[in-house]
Amino acid sequence: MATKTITIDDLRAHKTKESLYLLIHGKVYDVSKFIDEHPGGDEVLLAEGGQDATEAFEDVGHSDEARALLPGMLVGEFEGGAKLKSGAAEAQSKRVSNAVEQGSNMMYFLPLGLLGAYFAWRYYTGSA
Ligand code: HEM
Repeated sequence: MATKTITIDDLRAHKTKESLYLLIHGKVYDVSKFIDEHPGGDEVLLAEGGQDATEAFEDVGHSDEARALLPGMLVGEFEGGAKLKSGAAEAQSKRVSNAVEQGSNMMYFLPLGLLGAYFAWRYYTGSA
């Protein structure tokens, strides 16, 4: 079977009970038919729709029987690779890069500001 590539948009387009895709270990599974049978309930699955469910899936410590169900629900490989950043991780890395950016802006403006202050001081003291 040719493997389909699932984009982030595909993944996000399937997060309702009628059509639910889960991303686990870089692969996308259509769990729509399984939702009602899931021993852990439907809500936990719905909550993972449209994002990377790997951590949630592994945290539960699913049995080999549970893992054996996965191939039957496979839709394809996720285009983004093995791990999709969670919203929190994305926000975190954004915050970090913003902080770094702000830091380097300071590095640039501080000497410039000091230079400006020096010349202003020279100008005022010089003409007095
Ligand atoms: C396609 C993906 C999944 C399959 C095939 C699956 C299958 C199963 C199966 C067969 C069980 C029974 C226990 C076992 O055999 O380990 C189970 C339990 C459970 N699952 Fe999943 N699961 C999936 C995804 C998830 C996800 C993403 C979560 C969490 C967000 C989750 C949460 C749970 C919980 C909390 C239980 C324990 C229920 C209990 O013992 O009362 N499952 N699952």
